[in-house]
Amino acid sequence: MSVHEIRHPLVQHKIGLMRNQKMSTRGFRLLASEVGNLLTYEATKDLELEDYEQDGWCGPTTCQRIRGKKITVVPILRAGLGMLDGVLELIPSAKISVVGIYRDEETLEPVSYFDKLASDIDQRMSLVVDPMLATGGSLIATIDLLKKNGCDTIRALVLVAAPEGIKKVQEAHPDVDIYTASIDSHLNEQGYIVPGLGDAGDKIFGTK
Ligand SMILES: O=P(O)(O)OC[C@H]1O[C@H](OP(=O)(O)OP(=O)(O)O)[C@H](O)[C@@H]1O
Ligand SMILES: O=c1cc[nH]c(=O)[nH]1
Ligand SMILES: [Mg+2]
Repeated sequence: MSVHEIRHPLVQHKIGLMRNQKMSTRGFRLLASEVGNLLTYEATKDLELEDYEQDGWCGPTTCQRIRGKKITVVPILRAGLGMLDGVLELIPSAKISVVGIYRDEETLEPVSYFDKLASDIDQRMSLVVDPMLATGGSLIATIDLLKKNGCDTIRALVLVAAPEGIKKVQEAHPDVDIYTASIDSHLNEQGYIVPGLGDAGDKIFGTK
């Protein structure tokens, strides 16, 4: 597995804005979608292409299109929904496989409460989206579910990742690549990423 920290200036600028404690709900939501969009661009840059012929304005023209597996986007509820629009802007015909997981505040263990996966998920590449990779529990539980349903090509897009969570995901699922805007310093005693973004779900939904 490899971890890709996207150091592109637009990504770094936007993630910096998201860290401002005074950022509005509207602004945070917009930025989560925009960084999701830029991470999608990076995470799809090695997709295979094939040549095909079509009639262009001056006659037959050789063009290229994406070949191979189609994509399903997998937002982890709730906060993953904040990245979804940005991802779909680039992959508008992707199917969406929704996974509902929250992290128990005391134990930090993932609690699953919903899932509705694309029926042909075993034929697709999954792009899992969630702003935060903290202990890694939620992402590991999601990947476990996807693999149980036959999906064998999985990439994860997270806005911010903690080194502790990356290590756990790497150990559990060495075949899964992670794309992130920032590998942050560490987790605090409550399992929050430092410096992080705070509670991404609450910021996106305006619930605090
Ligand atoms: O890596 P972990 O330690 O599992 O933590 C990360 C998870 O925590 C947050 O979700 P949360 O439980 O706050 O749910 P929400 O999106 O509904 O707010 C976040 O969006 C991740 O899903
Ligand atoms: O820092 C963190 C960790 C888990 N969930 C969040 O929303 N933020
Ligand atoms: Mg939350």
